[in-house]
Amino acid sequence: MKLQTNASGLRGQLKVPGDKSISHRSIMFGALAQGETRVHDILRGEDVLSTMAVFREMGVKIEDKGAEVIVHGVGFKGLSAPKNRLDMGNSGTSIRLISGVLAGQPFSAELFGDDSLSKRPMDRVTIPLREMGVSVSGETDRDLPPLKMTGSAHLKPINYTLPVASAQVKSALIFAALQAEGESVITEKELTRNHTEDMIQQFGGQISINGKEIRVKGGQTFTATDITVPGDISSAAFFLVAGLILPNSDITLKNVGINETRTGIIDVIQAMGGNLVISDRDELAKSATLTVKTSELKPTEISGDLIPRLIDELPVIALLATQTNGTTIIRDAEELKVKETDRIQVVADMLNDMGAAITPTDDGMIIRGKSLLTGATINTQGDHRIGMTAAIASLLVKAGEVTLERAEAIDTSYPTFFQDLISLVD
Ligand SMILES: O=C(O)C1=C[C@@H](OP(=O)(O)O)[C@@H](O)[C@H](O)C1
Ligand SMILES: C=C(OP(=O)(O)O)C(=O)O
Repeated sequence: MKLQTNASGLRGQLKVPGDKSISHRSIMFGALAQGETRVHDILRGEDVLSTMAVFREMGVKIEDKGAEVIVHGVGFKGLSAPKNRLDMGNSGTSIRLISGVLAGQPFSAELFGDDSLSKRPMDRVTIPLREMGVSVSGETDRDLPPLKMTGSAHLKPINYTLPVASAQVKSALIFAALQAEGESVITEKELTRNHTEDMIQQFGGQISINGKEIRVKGGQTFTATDITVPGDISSAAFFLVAGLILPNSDITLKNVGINETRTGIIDVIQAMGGNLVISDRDELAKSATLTVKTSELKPTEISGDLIPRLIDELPVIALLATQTNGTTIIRDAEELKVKETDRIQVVADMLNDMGAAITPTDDGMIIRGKSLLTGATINTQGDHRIGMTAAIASLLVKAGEVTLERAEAIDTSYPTFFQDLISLVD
């Protein structure tokens, strides 16, 4: 498709779709609880639809009523053995978290996904799950999907320090620990998104958190509840960046999730001197309204414990950095290499093809500012965040056309992205 170039500015208000991480987990906890869970404002992106399809395949009734999705919970003991292979689509969150759920189930299953997912390492979950007594194997020494696994009705608790900063691995181990015979201790490398921990409490379960150390007892039961999913800050990120770097812009994003484990992009915008106002804070729902306006931006360094708090936003933050008045450095972000694509290389190549000056490094990028962007042909390579970053970058292009190939990848996390973007064009 041809992307819009040379926009005179973006103005107006928007409510971005529901948070992807919370949407996945609301289906999972809803299925594992007793009773009916009603989920409002769920994201209907393809990744979440994959999670819904997988739980339906294991006998869970999930009704989409439009205004709400109703999950008829069956409890940890009520899942049934799937008749077909479990299709995780493009979703790392689905395959890793559901591996943890299946760890304690007394049946066998095969978990597979698309070409991109089939290249992503699953050894980060299979190694600790084997320690707990799960029988699981994948392809190559990194346990790439498809994964064949047989859970254990007598899972051993685990005491495990994560070698990578990953909410997916942490969450998989929490789901397994909830089914183990005793208490598990899981220690994080860095603090990562804590939606799983929050949701255990919302569904009436218990978890003890002390800094990076998490303790979970097995044999718990959950009670159904109502969940309202806040807007996804990872989706809002595209419009935050657009509003800051395009001339004559003023964008207000309502009801954005601002859980502190996800707000690294706000810290970066503030460090760059961007004009960002946070209002209507709802402490209970962990949401707020975010307003951005065209800004003069200065460079910053993005590294250390900030990285997990903005990991999915780094492609569009790289674009933001191309418009500052200096050199921005991103370090400690080697996890970007094992996302839907190698996001260090693919982001650098894409933006450099459009005239940016980015040097990819082993664990990040060096990004020189004040780049004038020009036309190019970009291929998402099946990565939604590459496609949306390209669409925002193209708005800055004065000369030439931008063509986006495999744009349908964007449906993974934001099926209404282009409608929302058009609604803000002056
Ligand atoms: O737990 C989650 O919902 C997610 C965790 C992150 O992955 P990692 O755990 O691999 O860092 C993130 O990139 C992904 O989009 C969603
Ligand atoms: C990395 C992502 O998702 P997942 O790991 O669930 O595929 C993402 O949404 O950017």
